[in-house]
Amino acid sequence: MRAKAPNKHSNDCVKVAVRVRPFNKREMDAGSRCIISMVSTSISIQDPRDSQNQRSFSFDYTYWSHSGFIRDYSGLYVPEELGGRYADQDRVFQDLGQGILENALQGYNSTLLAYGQTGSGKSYSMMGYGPNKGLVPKLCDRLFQAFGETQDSRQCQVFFSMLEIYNEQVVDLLSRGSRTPGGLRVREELQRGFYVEGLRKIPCESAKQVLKNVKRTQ
Ligand SMILES: Nc1ncnc2c1ncn2[C@@H]1O[C@H](COP(=O)(O)OP(=O)(O)OP(=O)(O)O)[C@@H](O)[C@H]1O
Repeated sequence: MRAKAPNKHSNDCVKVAVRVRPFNKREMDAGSRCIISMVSTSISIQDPRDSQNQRSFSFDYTYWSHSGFIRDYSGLYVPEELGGRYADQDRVFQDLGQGILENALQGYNSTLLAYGQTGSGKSYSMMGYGPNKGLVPKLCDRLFQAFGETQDSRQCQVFFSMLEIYNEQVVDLLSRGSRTPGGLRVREELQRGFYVEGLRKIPCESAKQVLKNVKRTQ
């Protein structure tokens, strides 16, 4: 990975963020209690059986997406009150995606890496679901929008790959051969070129352009 261009979004080469997702149905049905607390860029994890046992960790960014949100008329998850602490997809993009976009437009390589156990919210943050578009589609939308708006006659090439590492196996999520749930979903979203927004299907130009214009980085 090349060093990033210096700008306000990329003083360091690597940014590390943590995001706390809402409870799923199983966790709610089980009456689970959230053991994560967040103050500024630190999180603490409390041992539920031992009040003295607490571990704290610091990150470049912390996102509280566990509570304090509503689903608006278009299906978007947004903070339930103005200035609320819920971190929505836009907020994550502003912090993590915008810098990558600016670097990519200057010709620098960038990598996004999501790490976490099954169901922890990797796909939600990277790809998103329905109208809650994640980092990758937002980045693609804005990248190709910027190309469309550029006045100069230079040609741009985009190199793009999506890989999943699962059980120490590397899977190419864009390959027709990949059969993992992640691969199938990414390909389905990109190849049909649609994101389902509410009840309507809206063509997602970025997805089509990715497939047409992208040169794979292998
Ligand atoms: N920030 C969030 N806000 C609202 N819902 C979320 C958020 N993050 C995750 N979810 C929901 O939690 C569920 C699990 O998330 P997701 O599918 O992204 O997990 P994952 O880490 O990609 O899992 P796997 O490794 O099994 O593919 C999904 O139903 C998703 O909609």
